[in-house]
Amino acid sequence: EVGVVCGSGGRGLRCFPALMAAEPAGAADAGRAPRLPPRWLQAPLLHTVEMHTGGEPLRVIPRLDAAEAAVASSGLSLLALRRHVAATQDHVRRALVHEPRGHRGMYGALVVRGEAAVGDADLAALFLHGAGYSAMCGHAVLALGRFALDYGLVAAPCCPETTVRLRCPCGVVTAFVPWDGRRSGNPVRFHSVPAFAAATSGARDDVPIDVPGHGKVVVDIGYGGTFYAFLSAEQLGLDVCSSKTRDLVSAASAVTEAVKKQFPLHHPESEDLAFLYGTILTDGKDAFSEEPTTNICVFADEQVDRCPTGSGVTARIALQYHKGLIQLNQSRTFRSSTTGSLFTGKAVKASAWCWSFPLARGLRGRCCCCGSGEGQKSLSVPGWGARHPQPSEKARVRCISDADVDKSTWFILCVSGGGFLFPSPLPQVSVLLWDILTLTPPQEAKFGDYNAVVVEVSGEAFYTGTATFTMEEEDPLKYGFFFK
Ligand SMILES: O=C(O)[C@H]1NCC[C@@H]1O
Repeated sequence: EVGVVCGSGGRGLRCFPALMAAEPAGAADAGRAPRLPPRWLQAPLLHTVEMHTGGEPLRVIPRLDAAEAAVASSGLSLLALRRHVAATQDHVRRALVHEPRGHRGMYGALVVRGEAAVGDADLAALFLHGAGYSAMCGHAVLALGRFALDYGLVAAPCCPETTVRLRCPCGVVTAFVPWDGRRSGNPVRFHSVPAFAAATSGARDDVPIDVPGHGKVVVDIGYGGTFYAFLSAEQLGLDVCSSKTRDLVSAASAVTEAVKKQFPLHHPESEDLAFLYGTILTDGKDAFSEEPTTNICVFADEQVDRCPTGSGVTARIALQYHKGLIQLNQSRTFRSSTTGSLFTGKAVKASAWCWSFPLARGLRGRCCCCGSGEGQKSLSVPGWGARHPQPSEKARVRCISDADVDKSTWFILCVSGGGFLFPSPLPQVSVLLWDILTLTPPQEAKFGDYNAVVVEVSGEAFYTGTATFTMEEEDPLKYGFFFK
């Protein structure tokens, strides 16, 4: 029922249980490599690549037949696939993330192939944790950037750095990975989906939260591919550097529960993304400094991140930028209080933009012209003619993710009842519109009602090995157990 998966030598290799039983892995050098034990032949044989980023584990599942089949037959989007895998393949997550094969801090990434899921990215991935499936995971993106190169998922890698586009449930994230022609290296950087402040303390829209057992606290809520609540540990009578992890975890979890009840979240693109993933307790050092700021992220069901949390750094940078505490391209260093590992983060640019105009008569819906938000040049677009849209014709301006931008190859420009349909590289369209509308390239852009920025996060990811897992039919715990 579970596809047999195997990543090997740069390409996915399908291994069949019966074959594996006849010739177990390691048979060639049986003196040195352990043979697979006798097992239930119908059991899935699960091959993984083991990595960590700043101490946070990543168990990479290079392929899963059932997920690929669902993508191939139904053309599911990644968010839809996430729901499908949760409903039909959850035993794979439990088997690999929970004990005895995993542990309370285990994290996984399921690499998904197939045109519908991957689109024009290099790979797609679902993120797995102890309690379910996330929308974004920065530490996994840093590790998967390396994995994609070393396992041959990028068609034409270039030296000294290769751009790897990863489709995540929250959208496409771009990783920049050192590549020497033979193997990937560190540090890896990634550019997030648009990140924004959903609520900030110290502003008129202060969010006071009543946390049972702790009283009233004030939180920031930020989005970095997923939502987090942020507050200084001090507000809970704790110190993020010296308090016991168990105390930090229970306080952070109480905040998560309280915020979930008291602050409804909204995501401009999908309600599937409107959930609070966890709470990040900080040392309160949000004002710019060359010194690292320390935090601990408690996410999902009381799971503790060992690294500084890539998506959390993304959200925290967006909050700091939004509050005017840091400037564009000003780097901050973030330290995990659990391992001392470091990530850096900075706001690098405005998000992509999209100008939408009412469609011409006879066409339905809206049309939009999208751009990346960088630079201004004069360009001519065939068929544009002399009729340019006036700023007053702008129906709405919203920020969209790179994913949306890159999906469209055709753009319809509609002006005062007329329209042009042409294929065009996006930056050209956006530049042209800037010229026409005399808009200044923004440093932040609207994403729904939010001002958003693109954040760059940098960190180091390493391989720790590979593993092959199996199970016995009569094992009552064959699909793992969640240790509470
Ligand atoms: O780095 C991150 O974004 C993740 N690490 C575990 C929890 C988050 O998904």
